[in-house]
Amino acid sequence: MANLDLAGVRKSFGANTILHGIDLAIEDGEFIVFVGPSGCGKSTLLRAICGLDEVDSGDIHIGGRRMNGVPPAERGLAMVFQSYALYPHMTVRENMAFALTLANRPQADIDAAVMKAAQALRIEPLLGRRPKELSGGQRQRVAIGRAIVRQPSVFLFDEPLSNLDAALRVQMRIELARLHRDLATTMIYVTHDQVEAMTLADRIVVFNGGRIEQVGPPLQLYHEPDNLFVAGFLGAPAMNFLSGEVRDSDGRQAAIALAGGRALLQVVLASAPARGQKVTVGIRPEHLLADTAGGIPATVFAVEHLGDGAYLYATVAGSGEQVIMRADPEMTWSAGQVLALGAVPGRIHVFGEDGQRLKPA
Ligand SMILES: Nc1ncnc2c1ncn2[C@@H]1O[C@H](COP(=O)(O)OP(=O)(O)OP(=O)(O)O)[C@@H](O)[C@H]1O
Repeated sequence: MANLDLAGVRKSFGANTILHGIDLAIEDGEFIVFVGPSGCGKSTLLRAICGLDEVDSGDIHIGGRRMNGVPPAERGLAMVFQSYALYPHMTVRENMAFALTLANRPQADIDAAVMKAAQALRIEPLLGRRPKELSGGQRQRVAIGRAIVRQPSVFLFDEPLSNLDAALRVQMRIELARLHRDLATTMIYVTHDQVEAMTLADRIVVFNGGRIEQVGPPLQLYHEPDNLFVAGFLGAPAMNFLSGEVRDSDGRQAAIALAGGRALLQVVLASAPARGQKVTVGIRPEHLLADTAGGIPATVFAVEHLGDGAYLYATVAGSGEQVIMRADPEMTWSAGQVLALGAVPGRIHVFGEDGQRLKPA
């Protein structure tokens, strides 16, 4: 087990700077999830941590030891890839034992380590099979098992579940959470899956263009995003954004004109912007209300029924902006219906012209 400390980590490929000075401290035993749009540098940072790529500048400390220049095999890490990377000619047992065999560990120790990992992942009956005789989920378990037997101080996962079907992903996600509880080892996990990020992470790191936008516990990021990028990135469907203008402000309380001036929203902020400033108001689909006295008129143009909920797609009068609202599936909704939009109190976000969230009072 080990903590990890990244300080000013920079990495370029040719003229392209991919990582622009990453600072990140990861506690011993934490489950950290990296998210961000495609190409933002998540895998590059993972490869730098495990030593597959050297950084241009900055320091990587693992368990207090500076790892710059240390070969991957000596960093005490184990990486699990999306593509499993199992040896096809070896059995599951041989695949799992490989690193320990290479290290000339006594056979009895190897057998015990393989059996313990196989039991943790419930793959003992598969130990004699070759990878081609396994399902995708079983192969992924073997890849994780191979990482476990090495007893790494940190696990690195690069989208390990993305090749699995939806049901298997859910099962493996729950197993990974259990594994983390049992092993209590530091884990760094890259994913595009919002549910994996929200459910597995102790803290999520949101990347954008080779920089960290925000780090925090999942629900903190969801409910208190620092800026428009994080607000729009986390959550599916995404947060609705409405453009507004401050009509009146006493430095704390502000009246924001929305929907092209058809509606006035009163907010109380720690520091409200001055009259005339442009702002963006953010409201999540599940926090919009359909029938609010004095609400903003919006016309439904599409309805999606999901069984456990419904999504209404509506156009806001005055501005033509489109919003998505999560609605009660027991009620009747139809295209052409006019809503009076409001929001759950305390769930309205206001962002300034620079995209930063304005803290509520
Ligand atoms: N070996 C390399 N040589 C040149 N460019 C590279 C190399 N590896 C990565 N890149 C570039 O670095 C950028 C970041 O890639 P990276 O794989 O880290 O992104 P990512 O956030 O993991 O993306 P994804 O979510 O799609 O996996 C991309 O523009 C990619 O093309």
